[in-house]
Amino acid sequence: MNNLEDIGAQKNIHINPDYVPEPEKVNVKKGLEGVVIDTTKVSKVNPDSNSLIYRGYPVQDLAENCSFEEVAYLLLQGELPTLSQLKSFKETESQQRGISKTILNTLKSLPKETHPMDAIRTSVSILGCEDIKKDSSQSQDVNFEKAIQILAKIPTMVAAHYRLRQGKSVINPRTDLSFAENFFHMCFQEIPEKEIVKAFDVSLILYAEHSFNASTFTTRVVTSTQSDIYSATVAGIGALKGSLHGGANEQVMYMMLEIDDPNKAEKWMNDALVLKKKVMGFGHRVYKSGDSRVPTMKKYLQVVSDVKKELKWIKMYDALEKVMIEKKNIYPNLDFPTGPAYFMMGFDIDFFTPIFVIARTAGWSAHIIEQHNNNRLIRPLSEYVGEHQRKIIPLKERR
Ligand SMILES: CC(=O)SCCNC(=O)CCNC(=O)[C@H](O)C(C)(C)COP(=O)(O)OP(=O)(O)OC[C@H]1O[C@@H](n2cnc3c(N)ncnc32)[C@H](O)[C@@H]1OP(=O)(O)O
Ligand SMILES: O=C([O-])CC(=O)C(=O)O
Repeated sequence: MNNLEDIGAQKNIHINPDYVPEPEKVNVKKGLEGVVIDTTKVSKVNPDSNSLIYRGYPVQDLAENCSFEEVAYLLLQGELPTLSQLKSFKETESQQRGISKTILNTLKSLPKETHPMDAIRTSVSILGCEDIKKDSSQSQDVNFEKAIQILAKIPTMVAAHYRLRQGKSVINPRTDLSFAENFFHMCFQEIPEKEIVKAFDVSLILYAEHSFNASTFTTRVVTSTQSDIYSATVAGIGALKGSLHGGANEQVMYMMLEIDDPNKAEKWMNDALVLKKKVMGFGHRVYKSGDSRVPTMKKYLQVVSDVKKELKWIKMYDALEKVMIEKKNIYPNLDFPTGPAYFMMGFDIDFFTPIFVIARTAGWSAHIIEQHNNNRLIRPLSEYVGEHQRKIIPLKERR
């Protein structure tokens, strides 16, 4: 049976082969721009006041007054921790920093040129197979425990891949160090000046959460099918990797290295704009007059520049920003200051986006828990613009 009338008769439905549907009158929201798809209590990005709050607290205040651990707790639990809650959260997190032999051996066996984002995505996927809880209830408490485990282990995976790729031995995590200090320890076997650790911690706080951005939305879509936290996190990593999202912090540094000299930055930017190039680290879907997080990160970029006695990148930053604002009224986003900051801290460029993952895991998990607690399958519509209904030409007759 290969003709539409026969199929229609068989199924007792009417299929008219000559039917040509009326063009649909729909208002397509390309890129979901401006579409509000759900409520959230996790954070609010307010482009009018150029502000960002996590659970009601301005992100600038959190960056200046809290540690990343406190902010992760806030995002996951809804309140800033008391002293004893923080102590217990830090103990639980630090004790779970170790990763399995299976993950280590997998990292060792990956092709040399594997991008760290692919390595981390694969590692989290294995973590899902190893899930010790074996509790698929998706209850808030179970997912909170799993979220801490993911938060604790991702930096170890990133650092292990970092060392292995350089042909160095893997350094075990330490439980007596803060989240930020331990990451430096695992990557470099030493902890830098306290100003550098603070700048890194601030970057993690600023990167931790940003409402329904592409990767967080991805984690919510996966969660909405009643899938698990590991699958959602793996999907989030995939979405963050792209250069229009988290991948931009790497591209910013490649661009700065290409420009090389702050005195060449103005001409480079003018040429790029003439050629209508997308300049990485500029622009944002929600903010139109600057990213709320940039002034804080720029301040800490200056701190890092001062400690490292390296002013080249911040001078280049200023020159590029000046032309972009004057010519296009487009402002830097958070990936613009973090790129050179991470570079001066000594990280390989392709590890910048994995650092973003380390931080954003907190926000993703908060959204995954929120989505589970008040779920409805996310399933939008599309406007069909393909071929109209057609008859199948038998294989032998097709040209
Ligand atoms: C932490 C984060 O993930 S922040 C985002 C990180 N991503 C980047 O830095 C990549 C560079 N930036 C971009 O590509 C965009 O600004 C995005 C993806 C962030 C936002 O994209 P959209 O909201 O879809 O904006 P869109 O791409 O439509 O830009 C609107 C206009 O501004 C221009 N524009 C926006 N960003 C840039 C940029 N970085 N360089 C040059 N022009 C730009 C566009 O060319 C377009 O101009 P036109 O109207 O003359 O065609
Ligand atoms: O909000 C966005 O679209 C992207 C962003 O800045 C983030 O995820 O931090």
